[in-house]
Amino acid sequence: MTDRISFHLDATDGKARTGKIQTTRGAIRTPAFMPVGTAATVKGMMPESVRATGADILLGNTYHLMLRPTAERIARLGGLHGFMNWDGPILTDSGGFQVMSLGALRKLDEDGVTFKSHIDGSKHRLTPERSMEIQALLGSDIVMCFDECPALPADRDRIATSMELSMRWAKRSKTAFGDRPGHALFGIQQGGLEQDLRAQSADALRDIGFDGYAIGGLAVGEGQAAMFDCLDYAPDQLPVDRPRYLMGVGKPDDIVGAVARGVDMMDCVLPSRSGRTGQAFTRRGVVNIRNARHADDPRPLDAECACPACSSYSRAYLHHVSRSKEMIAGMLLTWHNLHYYQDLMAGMRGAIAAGTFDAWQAVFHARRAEGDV
Ligand SMILES: CNc1nc2cc(C(=O)NN)ccc2[nH]1
Ligand SMILES: [Zn+2]
Repeated sequence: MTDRISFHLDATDGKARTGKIQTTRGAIRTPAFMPVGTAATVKGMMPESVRATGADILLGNTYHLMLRPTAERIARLGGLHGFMNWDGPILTDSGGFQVMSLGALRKLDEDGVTFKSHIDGSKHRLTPERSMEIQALLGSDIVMCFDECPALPADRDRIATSMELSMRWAKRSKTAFGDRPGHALFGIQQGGLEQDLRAQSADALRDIGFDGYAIGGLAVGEGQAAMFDCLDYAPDQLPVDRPRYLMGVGKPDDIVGAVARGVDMMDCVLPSRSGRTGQAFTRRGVVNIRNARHADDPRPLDAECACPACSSYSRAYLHHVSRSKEMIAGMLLTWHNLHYYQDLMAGMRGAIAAGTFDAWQAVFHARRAEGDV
């Protein structure tokens, strides 16, 4: 057990790194993928099933939980871990990104954001201080600074102004967070696709001092090539001895490319959300199980996968229950996707530790066919 968050690098291979983040609720093996538990649940999954996929840490969304059931109610009930029956580490985002993507009638000013709930239209306000209070009420192990993530495309001036505001909010977040042994606060780098603005942001965050550093403002429509161009320099702008967390990423090949560029943590709704729509990620590429071609196929989704969907069910069955919109379809496909994502992370951790990451990447890419497999 430890009363501080700490990060230990075990090995590197090129720019890729593998290590562990020690938290009071257990270790996080990096590179790590965090399933998204938006409204205190990873949709379609029991917590013990999420654990069985190999996940060490979950992500919770401040925006959703502050609206329903509210952070105060979760605090009165003992905090998010007990509430959702997850005893491992939880990272919560600050609400900043989702207010801008989900909130209605938003009004942004120097102090914070006022918005209306997308659920019932009620009026709410988020500031760095309120975001820290909410994440503390939830009992989050890793807290994210409250920042602004500008929608792309945006001109350089807009991105610079937004980044500078986010750096002022990062300072206020750190002040409001205070000194909370056993809890971590991560800063978030902004600056769009501008290398100099990202450097300014990284330097500002380093001067304030954080337990970890996120790369924000990506996966917002720029495309994989532009994201990788940014990741060719952004991780190296951040302190080498702290975790680097790329927010909102991504498809399997996005994740592999990000790890190859030095990213340690990622989160994305894709594996769970697409599982509910019948899209499965496999070692050979994407399977859209609702496609008629799978109706009579007795094979598993992925013959090399040990998850319940691949161990006990045929593509024909998954096709049937997905087409029929049976609950078990979303459950099994989500379980498979999250299991596959964790297998990817475990494979990369092992390859980096063995110094064979280049060969691992070559096999990863060689096996992926285009289109529905
Ligand atoms: C799905 N793409 C995606 N990009 C994100 C960026 C941020 C961010 O910059 N927060 N401050 C957060 C979540 C994101 N999700
Ligand atoms: Zn599977």
